[in-house]
Amino acid sequence: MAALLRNFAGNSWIETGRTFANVNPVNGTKVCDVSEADAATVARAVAAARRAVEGDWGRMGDAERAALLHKVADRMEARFDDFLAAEIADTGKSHSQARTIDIPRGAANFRIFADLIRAYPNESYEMTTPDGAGALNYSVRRPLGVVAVIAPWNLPLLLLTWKVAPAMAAGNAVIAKPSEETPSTATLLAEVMQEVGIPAGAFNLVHGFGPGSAGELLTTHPGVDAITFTGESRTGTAIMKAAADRVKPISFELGGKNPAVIFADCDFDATVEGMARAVFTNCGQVCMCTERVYVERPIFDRFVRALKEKAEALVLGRPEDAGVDTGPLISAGHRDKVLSYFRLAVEEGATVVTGGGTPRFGDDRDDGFFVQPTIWTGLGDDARVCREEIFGPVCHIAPFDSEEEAIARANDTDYGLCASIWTQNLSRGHRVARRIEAGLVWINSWYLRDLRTPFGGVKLSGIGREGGVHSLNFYSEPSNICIKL
Ligand SMILES: NC(=O)c1ccc[n+]([C@@H]2O[C@H](COP(=O)([O-])OP(=O)(O)OC[C@H]3O[C@@H](n4cnc5c(N)ncnc54)[C@H](O)[C@@H]3O)[C@@H](O)[C@H]2O)c1
Ligand SMILES: O=C/C=C/C=C(\O)C(=O)O
Repeated sequence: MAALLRNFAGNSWIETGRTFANVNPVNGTKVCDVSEADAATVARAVAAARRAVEGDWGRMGDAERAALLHKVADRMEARFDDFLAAEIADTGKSHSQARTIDIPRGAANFRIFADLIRAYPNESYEMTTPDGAGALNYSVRRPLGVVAVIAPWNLPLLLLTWKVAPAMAAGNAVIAKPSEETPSTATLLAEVMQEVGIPAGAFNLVHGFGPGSAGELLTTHPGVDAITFTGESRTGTAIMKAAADRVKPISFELGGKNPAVIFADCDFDATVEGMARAVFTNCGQVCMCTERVYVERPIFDRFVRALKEKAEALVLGRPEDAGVDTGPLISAGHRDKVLSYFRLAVEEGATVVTGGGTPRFGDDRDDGFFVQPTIWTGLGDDARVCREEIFGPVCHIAPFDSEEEAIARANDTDYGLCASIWTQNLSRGHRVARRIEAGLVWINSWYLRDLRTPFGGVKLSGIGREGGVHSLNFYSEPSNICIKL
């Protein structure tokens, strides 16, 4: 990776006077410096994006745009190892996860929306009129214009491209702002855009923080037509306020406090395996990770013992080391937040089944941001650690006695992103899933993704749905044309 990551606007690479450090969470060392976008750089990106919408990019037909987006995916695949190294350096996530999930999904996101835009239908309605001649209504779709894409650090390339790809497929020009914690793969993506000949200004990149920096400069800029954001619910509130003045369209994928409901008739071993993934994948830093586990009482003790064994068998370490399951948390700040919840759980009276602290390696990893996989039992549903999103490798497990009770407790939350239900009785699985207040419910699995399906949350977990045609619906707007015949 370059020693300094720069901003990208209108096909120019821009360095400002200010930089910030990109830190490797494995050992706290500096990966590189990053040029922080200032107001002039954001304005330059917005102007370039506007020119693209009104110019070559905006005039391009769907087929040509789709072909270019396939080239983006091809080039990402050709530079797979660069993307892999960059994502790992920024996040410390395991090689095996980045290789099988993060980087392939980056390319896949471009392919699916390139294909979908070519098959995206318009509506048409014939109507009768008093004179008997009738009228014909049909809709045409237009892009929103200049779209700001603001992304988090947990699945950096996957979540940025999940929005950039459909926005561009629908003909918008994009200004992407990756998280300040994970600027590298977004910068590679800008290089790829340039390498495959995406017209100037169709993709722009600004680096920086949220408040008082690139994030806020972008969301408050009057030239930005729409904002799509993934991140914390609190940040969603701030962005919604920024968007309110000009009633800009927003699409939000926010936090979660996701439940799992495990019935005594589940396939026990598969459930334990699935829950180990659901709780500990990416060190618990996936918005869909499970932090509340409800287990039917007859198998409660056995389940707690089995998940404890799984947690204690997880290998923490460097991304490139063979057999490593889990890397560190993203930053010292986030580690401190997660550790504060570890302390709070004890103050609230939790039984610590396993973990609850930081591991010791005896080498440079002790300067990194690792925490132990952690399981608690013994708390009521009103404990703060059972209500607030922690975003670490941790869950609380509670017993339940009836289906009604499990549904009520699963729904007793301010969030509503996802849930999983584990039972071999599929009628019950469906019956319970139907009543869970969440945008996504998995039965006997977790994070199994078909990119055509609606994706998003209810309550504090978000606004709107993306995925497949839902993304294209957000990133374009229909105009109805009515012809009196
Ligand atoms: N629902 C989902 O699909 C989904 C997916 C991934 C992560 N998340 C959530 O994201 C959170 C973790 O990510 P994070 O810590 O990077 O989130 P965050 O909200 O702190 O930051 C996300 C992005 O917003 C920017 N930002 C922060 N404040 C801003 C402001 N006032 N104006 C404009 N931009 C601003 C940041 O710089 C970053 O790029 C968790 O809550 C997690 O649940 C949700
Ligand atoms: O951390 C949140 C993960 C979100 C995942 C997706 O948006 C996806 O798989 O498309």
